[in-house]
Amino acid sequence: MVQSSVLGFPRMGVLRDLKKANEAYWGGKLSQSDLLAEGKRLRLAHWKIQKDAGVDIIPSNDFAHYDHVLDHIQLFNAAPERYTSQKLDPIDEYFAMGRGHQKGGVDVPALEMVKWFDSNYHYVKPTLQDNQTFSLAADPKPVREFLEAKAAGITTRPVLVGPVSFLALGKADRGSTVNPITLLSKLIPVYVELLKALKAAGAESVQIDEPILVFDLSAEVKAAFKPAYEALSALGSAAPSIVVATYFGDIVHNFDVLPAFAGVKGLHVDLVRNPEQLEPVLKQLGPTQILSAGVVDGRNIWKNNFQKSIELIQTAVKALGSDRVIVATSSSLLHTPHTLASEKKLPEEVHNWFAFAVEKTKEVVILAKAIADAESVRAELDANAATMKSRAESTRTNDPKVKERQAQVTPEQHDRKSHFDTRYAQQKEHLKLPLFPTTTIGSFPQTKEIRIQRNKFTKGEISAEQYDDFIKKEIDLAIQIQDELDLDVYVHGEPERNDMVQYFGERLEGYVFTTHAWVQSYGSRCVRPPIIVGDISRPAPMTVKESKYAASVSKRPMKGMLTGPVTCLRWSFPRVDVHQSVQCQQLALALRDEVIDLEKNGIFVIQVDEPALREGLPLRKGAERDAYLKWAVDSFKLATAGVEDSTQIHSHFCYSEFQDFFHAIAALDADVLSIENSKSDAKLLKVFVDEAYPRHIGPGVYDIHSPRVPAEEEFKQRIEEMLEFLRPEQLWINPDCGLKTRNWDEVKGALTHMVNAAKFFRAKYTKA
Ligand SMILES: Nc1nc2c(c(=O)[nH]1)N[C@@H](CNc1ccc(C(=O)N[C@@H](CCC(=O)N[C@@H](CCC(=O)N[C@@H](CCC(=O)O)C(=O)O)C(=O)O)C(=O)O)cc1)CN2
Ligand code: MET
Ligand SMILES: [Zn+2]
Repeated sequence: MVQSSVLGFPRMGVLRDLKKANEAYWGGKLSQSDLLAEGKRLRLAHWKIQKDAGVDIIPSNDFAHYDHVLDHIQLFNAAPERYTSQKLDPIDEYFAMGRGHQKGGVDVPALEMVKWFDSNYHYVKPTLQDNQTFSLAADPKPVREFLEAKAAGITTRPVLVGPVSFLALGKADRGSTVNPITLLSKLIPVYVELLKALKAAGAESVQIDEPILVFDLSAEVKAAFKPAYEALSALGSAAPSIVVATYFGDIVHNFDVLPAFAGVKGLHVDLVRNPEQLEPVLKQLGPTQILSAGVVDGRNIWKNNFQKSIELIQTAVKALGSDRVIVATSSSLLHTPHTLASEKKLPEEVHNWFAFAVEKTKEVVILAKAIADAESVRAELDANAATMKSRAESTRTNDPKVKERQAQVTPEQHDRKSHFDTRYAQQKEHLKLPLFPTTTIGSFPQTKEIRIQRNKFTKGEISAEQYDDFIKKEIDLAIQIQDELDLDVYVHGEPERNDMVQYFGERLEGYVFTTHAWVQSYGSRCVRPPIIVGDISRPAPMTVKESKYAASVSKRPMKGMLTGPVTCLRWSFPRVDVHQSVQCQQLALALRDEVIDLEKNGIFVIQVDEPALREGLPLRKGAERDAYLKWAVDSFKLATAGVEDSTQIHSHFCYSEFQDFFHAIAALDADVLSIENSKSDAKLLKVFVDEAYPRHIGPGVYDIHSPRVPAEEEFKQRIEEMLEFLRPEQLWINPDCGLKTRNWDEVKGALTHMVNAAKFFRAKYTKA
């Protein structure tokens, strides 16, 4: 019989319970035992949902209080000494690595956090030493949680991050030069011990995730799979059987690695992303190995197309027989919101198109039943077919006016009127900025008060007029503070925005948005991605009111603030019925109108943020990546090129790895770029010299993720370092990113020092 399986379940709970518990604990408002009890309650609730749905293979150890990779750092006793030497309770040491710790005389920064593949989830990077050792933590979490489920009468399949991925996703600590993969032989004995302990606890099977198999791998990393999996398979009946899971791409280009898995029970592949890998993968499996077919999308919220999935599963069943096929989610459901049942405000037609995590667990069960006996789920299959038809034919989906406009887009619309030199001459004249202009990235603190007022407005407890007045007062405050700080280019502070993507989604046709559909982005921070259901257009200006008001009360140039088309696309749930390039161009056209409207209303500096441009880059080199770069860059240019030469276009990127991506950023032709840089070596800026980058740049001068206020001297040093690579007339002075997660004291302190440092260099270079 075909079995059903879920690779991982979201952790936050129906009402972001985990976020609230974690934050209460960090704020000293919840005890440690209550925090741990809340984690336990959530795990049980999530197992029960899956059990009640009839899922055959339910995951455990997919839960994490902060991040699952961080869990493994602690599980392998691989926390750097600067944390272990603090002798904190395990959970406090864990949070110290995740978010830093500044309490009771302890002051350690967090470990580095980076994007999880091409998603908007962030994981904590294993940070390894030259003399790194590994051992199994006492009371290992995977065993503990397996037993916890067992005690509740639920048999689970523990999930582990695999040894090769764990190392390959890590890095050498500062001061070390170790190549992480060379540590494999030290790590494998710990996996051996862990697998034995899981077996002793009663686990019959484990899921070991090796998602790096979807990347282009170095020979060294590829070679690591064989010793690793031979050692683990050699345990035979002393260990649970192993299913190796891959997701977010295909593994065909890494087939030469597959002999390493000869001794494992089976393989999981993502057939949502890459259905074409099914046939070649089937040919590679050994005579008794099973295939876990990932057909229910773990990255999006659309109802599964049962007909398509059944075709795929039947192909597998024909080749392997039904006992060797598992119907599964494509990846963990971590990237989907908890349940559609919480959404009371979606139009009925649209509500019926979606499946969130809870609903997806039911989908894998129905699919498994459909293969065994279609008649047993006839009603579900018919309802699904009707839904697919309704969506394809919906007027919500297709807007002929949008299509017509797209057909009329010309190549010329992608280019500014003149070359940068001409533009800059006019901007200089028009904006009259000093040398080393200072600015910020857009948002100012989203205070508790702002969130409370917005919540009241959303619930109808205050009127639109009252809310508008409140927002105006917040803008007034932001401007007054920027006056005091003596910044050169102002921002309005984004107090009216819940999130930089959700806000635009709520103002565009073609989108729907949710009330409870939160998805974890990192730690306790969540986002509520808006959902693209149809062709996108802009019914009315989206930001003009706030920017115009801000400009009217400001004595310096006001920078308009928009989220770029690629970031709007990437941080939404996109449609699956048309190519992303088409959706992105629709967003670009809507933003183009907004940019032009801002200019018409007296906003002559406009920043279009594209922090997700890099994240969208296909994971492997090749044609798909080239095509992405073309349409992504074109979308940005289409959005921004409609203005006069004298209007200055800025863009912002917050990730440090811009070197491999330099050409795309340069191709945007933005007049000014602000890039996150404060945590990286200023040497990275060398690429701007090597490539003779002609336009202006503001590499972030301080880390906004930390509450720390750097001294004026630190700013000066940082700027001095930047001047080794950038021309003085090219350099802007700004923070790494927006300041929404900080408080006003921190912001005022840091920006005072930043402005003073800029003034120091201004004086120095003006005299010279
Ligand atoms: N979409 C997106 N992705 C991104 C980023 C980003 O800014 N946006 N930044 C990078 C890092 N990721 C981040 C993700 C989330 C947050 C963040 O601050 N999220 C907030 C929620 C922001 C939000 O949507 N706020 C809403 C809802 C606020 C809220 O919780 N309201 C309460 C009620 C009010 C109260 O009592 O506080 C409720 O609904 O229950 C608003 O302000 O309106 C959080 O988790 O706390 C920050 C960075 C990369 N990816
Ligand atoms: N303008 C946005 C802000 O300042 C850019 C954030 S990039 C994640 O918050
Ligand atoms: Zn940013």
